[in-house]
Amino acid sequence: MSKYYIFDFDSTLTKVEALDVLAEITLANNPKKEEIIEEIIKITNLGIDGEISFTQSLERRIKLLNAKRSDLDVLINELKKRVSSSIERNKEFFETYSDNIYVISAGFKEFIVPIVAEYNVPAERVFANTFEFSEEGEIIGFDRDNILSVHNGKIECLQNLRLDGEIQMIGDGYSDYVTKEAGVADKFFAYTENVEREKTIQNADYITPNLDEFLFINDLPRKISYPKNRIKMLLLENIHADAYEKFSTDGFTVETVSRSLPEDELIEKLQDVHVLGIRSKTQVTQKVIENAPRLLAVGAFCIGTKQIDLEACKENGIVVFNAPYSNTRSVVELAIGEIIMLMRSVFQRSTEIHNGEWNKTAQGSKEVRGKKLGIVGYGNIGKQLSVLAEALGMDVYYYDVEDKLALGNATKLNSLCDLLSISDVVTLHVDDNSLNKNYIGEKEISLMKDGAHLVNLSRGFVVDIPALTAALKSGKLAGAAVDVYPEEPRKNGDFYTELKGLPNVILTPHVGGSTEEAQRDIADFVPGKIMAYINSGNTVDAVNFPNIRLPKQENAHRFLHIHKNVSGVMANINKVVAEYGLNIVGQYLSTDSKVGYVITDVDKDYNQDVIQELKNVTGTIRFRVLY
Ligand SMILES: O=C(O)CC[C@@H](O)C(=O)O
Repeated sequence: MSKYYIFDFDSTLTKVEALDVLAEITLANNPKKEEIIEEIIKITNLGIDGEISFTQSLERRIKLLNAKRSDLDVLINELKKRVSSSIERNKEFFETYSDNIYVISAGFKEFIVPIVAEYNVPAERVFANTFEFSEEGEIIGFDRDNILSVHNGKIECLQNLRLDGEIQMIGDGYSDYVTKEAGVADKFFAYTENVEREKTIQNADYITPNLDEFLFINDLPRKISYPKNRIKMLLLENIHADAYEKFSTDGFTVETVSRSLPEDELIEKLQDVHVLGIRSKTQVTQKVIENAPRLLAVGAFCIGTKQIDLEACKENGIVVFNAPYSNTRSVVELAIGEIIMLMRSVFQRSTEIHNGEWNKTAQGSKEVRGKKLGIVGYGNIGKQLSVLAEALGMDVYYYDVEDKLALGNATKLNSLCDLLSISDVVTLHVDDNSLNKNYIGEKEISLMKDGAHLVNLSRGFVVDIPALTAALKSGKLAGAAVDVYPEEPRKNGDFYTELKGLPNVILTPHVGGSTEEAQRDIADFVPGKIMAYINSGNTVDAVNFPNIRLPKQENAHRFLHIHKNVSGVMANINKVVAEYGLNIVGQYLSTDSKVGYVITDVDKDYNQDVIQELKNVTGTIRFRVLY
């Protein structure tokens, strides 16, 4: 049986309501523009939702529009730029199924015909209203004999067409779903790429967030083999809203949870999740990984990745990304601020006043100028701090396990011991490697100068807290700033540390990187990497995976194959590809000691059975087809 695909125009084929755009054009210089546009939108929606008769809505809007024939050219150019994204990328469907596609709209042929002509829909398959013009070329009305100018006109229009086959109606509003109710359409697809109307959704057989999904469920030719709305992302721990925005704008389905989840809850939630976004609190353990059947990628929206079992991820073909730079400036600024606050005992003086005490004194209060700053860990944060601290007049020394080039006039020291014994302030910027546990303990503190200060904005387990507490109590150290703790709560609420109540100790709840700027930057960086992987297979900057930067590929299918790095896998992949007569237009391979990641771009058409064969290649961990 033939199938007919009947498309609505406004807010379905295009992102907008054309008459709203026409209003923007004609009212450009009208001082009452905003008011009139608001009124037009209100009238449009009343019509779409069936609250007022369609003829009424049309009449009222045309009057308010005050448009001329020449405005229509501008409108057409504008609409060409605002075709719905998924319609635009699936031109092939419109070309192949041209004879079965109709556009039935209560809009106007004058602008619909030129737009859909580019999608191979000829004027004779466009059913819509036509304008009435005055001799001077002003739009003064519309053809009232046209069935589409009256309420429920689409029903009669479809009836008159007498199409013999299954009729699928795709649209976003009332006039579309009533065709199914009236029995003239067999299925109604609520198209929600541009607007989501409650009544439309309630009356739909299917909700289709874009054309990709429509083509997928109907197994029709499409640009994207697996619609993005079927790819589910779960963002935990209050990740900045921009990340949600980015992913959903690209078509993914996104859920957010403001806290981190314990193991069991996380596993339960992950059952249908493809991408997980976390910050520092969520533990992505081996058990989590092994029980997340669909997980393709994990995004750490922070620097640290210690909370993720990277090896387990790799062995299960899950690619991990992080944000190694985005919050570094924020950490540096806090470190600088705290160094000054500590050396001036500012928090102590402030607390005294809060407690009703005036204690004006210069004792133990020092300038940072000329003091020795010892930076432990000269990475992205340590280096920036080095430059800023020098600008404040500090003498900067650093120690790193790697051989790092000194910036400015900083002095490299060859041992931690040298650095501890020379510094007035020691600041820790080591990574989250578990070998750094209790890196600064009783012995190291004893090597520090009497009256020195310690700053820890790295990881809680790096400092032995009882040893630090003792040193502060005894006066060995004059103060400390601590942002990170060996045990941190999963969500905001009660918290206890031995350091509580000690004078000249600044305590903050792991907020070194928590600035609006850093979180926004992370929410730009990490989704960018994740989408580059999901959409095209790129693993550039992946933390646990062979890195590959892939060229863009047009008119080809891309097979992503993650396998155990054992001999013979590549040969077997290529054997299958050859057996199915596929022409490889590009192949890229990167391996590390455990996994191999091979991307094969093949010519357009291929027998679907090849996919199963490739999945069956011994050693395969994951296989995915893109476009
Ligand atoms: O924002 C966080 O949760 C952690 C920030 C910081 O520790 C990091 O790893 O970047």
